[in-house]
Amino acid sequence: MSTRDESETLPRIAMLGVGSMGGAILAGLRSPGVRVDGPIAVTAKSAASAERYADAEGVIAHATESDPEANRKAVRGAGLVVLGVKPWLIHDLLREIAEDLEPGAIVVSVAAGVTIASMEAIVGDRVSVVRAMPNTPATVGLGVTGVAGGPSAGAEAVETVRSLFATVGQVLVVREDQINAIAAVSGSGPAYLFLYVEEMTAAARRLGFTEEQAAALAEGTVVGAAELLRRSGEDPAELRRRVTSPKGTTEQAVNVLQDGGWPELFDRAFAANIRRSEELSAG
Ligand SMILES: NC(=O)C1=CN([C@@H]2O[C@H](COP(=O)(O)OP(=O)(O)OC[C@H]3O[C@@H](n4cnc5c(N)ncnc54)[C@H](OP(=O)(O)O)[C@@H]3O)[C@@H](O)[C@H]2O)C=CC1
Ligand SMILES: O=C(O)[C@@H]1CCC=N1
Repeated sequence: MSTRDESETLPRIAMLGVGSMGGAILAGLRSPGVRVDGPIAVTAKSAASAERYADAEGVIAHATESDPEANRKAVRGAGLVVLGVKPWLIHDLLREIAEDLEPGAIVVSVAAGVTIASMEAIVGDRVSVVRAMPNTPATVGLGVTGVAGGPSAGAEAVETVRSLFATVGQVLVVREDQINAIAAVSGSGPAYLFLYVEEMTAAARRLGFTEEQAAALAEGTVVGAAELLRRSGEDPAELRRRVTSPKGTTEQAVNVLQDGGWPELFDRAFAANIRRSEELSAG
C-alpha cells in the first residue's frame, strides 16, 4: 500500500459526478497541502448538488440540468477526468464527452463493474483509461483504493491516478481482474462495518439500554477498537486475544459468533458482491 508524495502537483482535474464517492475524493483534493493545477471543474446532475460547491474555493461546479454542455465544458483543458457517476451512466457520459477530451488526458472511472475495454471502445486510444475502486472513508483521509490501468494507460498515467487517490488514503495498484474483488472487500466494506454497528446497537437495545445508550456503547466500541487497531500497529488477532481472558466472558461470546459461520458468510457476501459487479459489466 502506498501513500501520498507531498511534493507532487496533480494535473488539472474535471470530476463528473460529485455524490457520495466523488464528494469524498473532492474533499481529499481540497485538503491542505494537496496541489492541483488550476481550479477543479465539477459537475452534478441537479443544480442543488452543484450549489453545494458554490462557495468552495478552487472548485467550479455546474449542473447538467442547468447547462446540458456542462460535462463537455468541464473536461476541456483537464488532464485528469474522474467519472463519479453510477455505473449504468458511464458509457453515455463517455459518448457525451469523447470529442472534448484532451489528447493524452487520463480518464479514471470509479464505477463498479464497468470494464476498461468497454470504456476504451468509446474513447479510443487518444486518452489513457484507468479504473479505481475507492471507499467512502476517503472523506476523512482514510480511504483504501485499488487502481488498475488498461492497455491505453502507461505507467505514468497509473502513477498519476495513484497520486490522486493517495490524497485520500492508501492505494493498492492491482490488475483490472482484481478490481471487482477490491469492491467486495474494501469498496463496499464500510457498509459491512456500519451494518455491524447497527446490529450491535439493536442487540444492546434488546438488553434494555435506551437508543442513545445503545448507540454510544456500540459506536464507541467500534470507533475505539478501530483506532486501537490503527495506532497500535498490532495484529487484530493479538488485540482480540488481549480482550479474551481464558475462561472469561468474551470467550463465550466469541465462540457463539464463530460458530455462526463467519468464514462462509463472508465468502457468500463477497461472491454476491462480485456477481453484481459482473452483471454491471455486462451492461
Ligand atoms: N458510494 C460508494 O461507497 C462507492 C461508489 N463507487 C462508485 O462511485 C460511483 C458513484 O456512486 P455514488 O457516489 O455512491 O453515487 P451518488 O448517487 O451519490 O453520486 C452520483 C453523482 O453523479 C451525478 N450525476 C448523475 N448524472 C450525471 C451526469 N449526467 N453528469 C454529471 N453528473 C451526474 C449526481 O448528481 P446529483 O447529485 O445531482 O444526482 C451525483 O453527484 C458509482 O459508479 C459507484 O459504483 C465506488 C466505490 C465506493
Ligand atoms: O454499492 C456499490 O455499487 C458501490 C460500489 C462499491 C461501494 N459502493
